[in-house]
Amino acid sequence: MDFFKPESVLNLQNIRDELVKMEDTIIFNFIERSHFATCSSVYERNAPEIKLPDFDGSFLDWALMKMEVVHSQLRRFESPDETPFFPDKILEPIIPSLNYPKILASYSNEINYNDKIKQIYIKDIVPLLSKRDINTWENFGSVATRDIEALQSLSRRIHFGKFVAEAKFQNEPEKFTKLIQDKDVDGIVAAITNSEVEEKILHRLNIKASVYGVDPTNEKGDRKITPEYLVKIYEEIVIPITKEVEVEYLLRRLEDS
Ligand SMILES: C=C(O[C@@H]1C=C(C(=O)O)C=C[C@H]1O)C(=O)O
Repeated sequence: MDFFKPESVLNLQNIRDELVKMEDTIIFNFIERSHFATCSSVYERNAPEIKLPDFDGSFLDWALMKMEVVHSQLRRFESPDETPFFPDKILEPIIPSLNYPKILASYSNEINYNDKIKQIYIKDIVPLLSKRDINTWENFGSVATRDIEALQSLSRRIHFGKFVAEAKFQNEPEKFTKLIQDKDVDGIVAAITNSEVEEKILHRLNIKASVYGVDPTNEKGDRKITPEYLVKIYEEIVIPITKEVEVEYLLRRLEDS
């Protein structure tokens, strides 16, 4: 997939292959997070034990915002597949623009599910990854950096739904135009859903978690990640939100004729 070649990006098989690669990144980011306790203070707004300079929010929000500001100056958010958690805070790159060709509809940057992703990650995913529900103040920095990696990989995967939606629209423009004109949300959901692909993803994730999460020399067979939890995260969170992105993108698609 080459973002300078739109036809390579809007090839549905290329997109699916890219989503498969992202599974490995997400799994290993989850494994890295699993080494630490839940550390709820990292997510607490203005936690008393963490003094943040001129910032009203959590330690994670502060760290993520600061990281995004630097990454934006390195041109990260020029890339069509990157979506910031703090779009109002990012800066212009300090290196020349790459002027990527237009691939998605003009409104695509307005589709941003990162607040929802972050809330669900904190509330539902961290408790499934972490083995100890306590605060270990010496790990706050490590926890925040692991969370940033995990959130950025989840965000990229979920917002890839925009490329999926554009590819499906271009493959069947008449079908989707009718559904969009009729505001037939259920029809759009049915049209974008491929249960066979979803089942293959969940089956593969179960196997990957069983292999990646185990040290073959560990005689006790300790697992770094619980396969059932990884499947649950994808089945109940990642895939449904990806489809929400697809539907929201498609409902507005006729704005960009
Ligand atoms: C991503 C696609 O669209 C939908 C979402 C999927 C997902 O999030 O994994 C998988 C299949 C589809 O139901 C696709 O068709 O590949």
